[in-house]
Amino acid sequence: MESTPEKILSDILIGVAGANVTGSDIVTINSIILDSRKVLPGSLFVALRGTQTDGHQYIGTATELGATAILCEELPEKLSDNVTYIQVGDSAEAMGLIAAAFYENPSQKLTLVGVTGTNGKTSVATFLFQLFRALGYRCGLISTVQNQVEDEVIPSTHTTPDAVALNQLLSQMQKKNCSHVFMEVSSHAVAQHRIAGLHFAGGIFTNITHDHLDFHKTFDNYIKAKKGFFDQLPKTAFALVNLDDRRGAVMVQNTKAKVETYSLQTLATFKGKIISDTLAGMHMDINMQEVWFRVIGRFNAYNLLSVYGAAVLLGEKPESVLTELSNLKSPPGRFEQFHSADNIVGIVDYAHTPDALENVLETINHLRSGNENVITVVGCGGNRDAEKRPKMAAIACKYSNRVILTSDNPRYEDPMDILEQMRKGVPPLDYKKTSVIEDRHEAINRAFEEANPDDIILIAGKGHENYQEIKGVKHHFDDKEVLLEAFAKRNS
Ligand SMILES: CC(=O)N[C@H]1[C@@H](OP(=O)(O)OP(=O)(O)OC[C@H]2O[C@@H](n3ccc(=O)[nH]c3=O)[C@H](O)[C@@H]2O)O[C@H](CO)[C@@H](O)[C@@H]1O[C@H](C)C(=O)N[C@@H](C)C(=O)N[C@H](CCC(=O)O)C(=O)O
Ligand SMILES: Nc1ncnc2c1ncn2[C@@H]1O[C@H](COP(=O)(O)OP(=O)(O)OP(=O)(O)O)[C@@H](O)[C@H]1O
Ligand SMILES: N[C@H](CCC[C@H](N)C(=O)O)C(=O)O
Ligand SMILES: [Mg+2]
Repeated sequence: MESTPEKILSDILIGVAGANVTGSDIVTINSIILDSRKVLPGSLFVALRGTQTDGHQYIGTATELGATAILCEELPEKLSDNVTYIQVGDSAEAMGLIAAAFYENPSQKLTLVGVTGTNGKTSVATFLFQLFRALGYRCGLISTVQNQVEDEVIPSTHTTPDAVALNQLLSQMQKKNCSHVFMEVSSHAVAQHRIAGLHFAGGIFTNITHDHLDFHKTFDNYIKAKKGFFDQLPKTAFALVNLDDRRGAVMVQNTKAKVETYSLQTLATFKGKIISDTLAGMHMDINMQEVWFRVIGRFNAYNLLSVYGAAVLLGEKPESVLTELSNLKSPPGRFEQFHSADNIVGIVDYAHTPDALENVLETINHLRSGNENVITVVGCGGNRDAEKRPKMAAIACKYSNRVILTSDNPRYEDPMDILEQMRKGVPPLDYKKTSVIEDRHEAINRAFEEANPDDIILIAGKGHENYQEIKGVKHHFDDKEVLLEAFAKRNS
């Protein structure tokens, strides 16, 4: 366990402009806490305006539990003696700066690269982590699947943790002598200033398509959030953008960082071309060098190209980068392939947006040799962007011979309501090939019962997840496990 750091309040407030301090700033702070229920004596409690409630309501509780200081946008009516109040314009932004200072700015002592975009963040960050380890560096990873300090796995709760957890993780990585850290930067993280105060050596943009409009409300706001990451990069950093995405140029419109580009279609700093792509591997040309990859699919050609670009921009030799890259495997639940004894191909993939599903199904259709059927099992998560539901069902129908709509993580919604919304996207001509089976276990089994040798079954949406979240409880569920069970049944 890490020893608890302690800091004098005035020392961690240095970077926060315009803070109005009531009370002494020469007090000791032993932790920064965002949830009043977790406050301990000596904490600095941060009152954040959230999506469900307003942290300002809990300032009284935090004080009763012994908070030494309160960071807030609005002072409570009654101030307590012996508590210091720091009033700022934006608590979340100030918290980022304070959290970085509390952990002694670990990001400044590391080479930190952030990856943003609707799809591909986990893939790119994980490839970079694997690549740099293979090149001999000690590395850290912050991602949806898991966080990692070299071999040590730290379970992740978010794609990008809150500013306090994030700086604590970075500090742990720096203390364990990591030189490089690769992290995902979600749009929520930018909008909520989880990355405020971090020093990045580089930023990568993968792509932007439809997602998270439940949170950002409009596509414009969503674009702005992603762009916010590039706006905050320093002059010393690189900003590596996908030129084939319509919004690539917008992302770096106002960045101070050095803009570099990658593309499969046009001239760019890092230019790639797919020579061949089969279930066995992908053959590409990257900046006039031919290379074989174990990882397949056009979307992965983009991921690999951005990883190559970032590594070269970080000063690595192109030849060594390509050699190591060619050996990498996909991260868990990203186009993971399994073959049954009677040659059914099962693919578990985390496609949970219309664009990702389309990419994956296009890849599958491109790889199939002709007569085999493609059977897709897919659902949509509850309490998330509802607009993607009919779209994902329509895409599943467009590219599959058979579609089984099922439940994903219903969270607090009724799974049958979600399925009804998905069903609205099924074109009437495709009704016959589509079934709705709410129970995901049963849905996957049905796909295998119906499959013939050589058929391809795609199980989409949950990838690496080993749970199904229903009304706040995570029940064990693993697509891969169910798939392997179904294979075993066929073989017995
Ligand atoms: C929508 C969203 O981003 N929510 C995050 C947000 O919570 P919130 O704004 O809803 O918080 P709230 O419940 O309204 O509470 C407001 C404040 O009051 C505090 N509070 C609340 C109750 C109380 O008794 N005392 C108290 O102090 C809360 O701790 C909070 O600070 O701030 C919380 C603390 O940092 C996060 O845990 C929470 O993530 C939730 C669990 C979540 O599901 N987030 C997802 C959508 C998310 O962030 N996803 C992205 C990836 C998306 C992608 O690219 O695919 C991610 O980076 O993981
Ligand atoms: N570059 C890409 N472009 C489009 N789709 C992609 C790309 N890379 C991966 N995908 C698809 O998107 C899915 C999710 O990939 P990945 O986990 O890397 O994305 P992510 O951005 O980390 O997602 P999240 O927002 O959940 O963190 C994959 O399983 C695959 O279907
Ligand atoms: N980071 C994404 C993951 C979605 C995964 C999917 N299985 C779902 O539950 O919707 C989110 O939180 O929206
Ligand atoms: Mg991710």
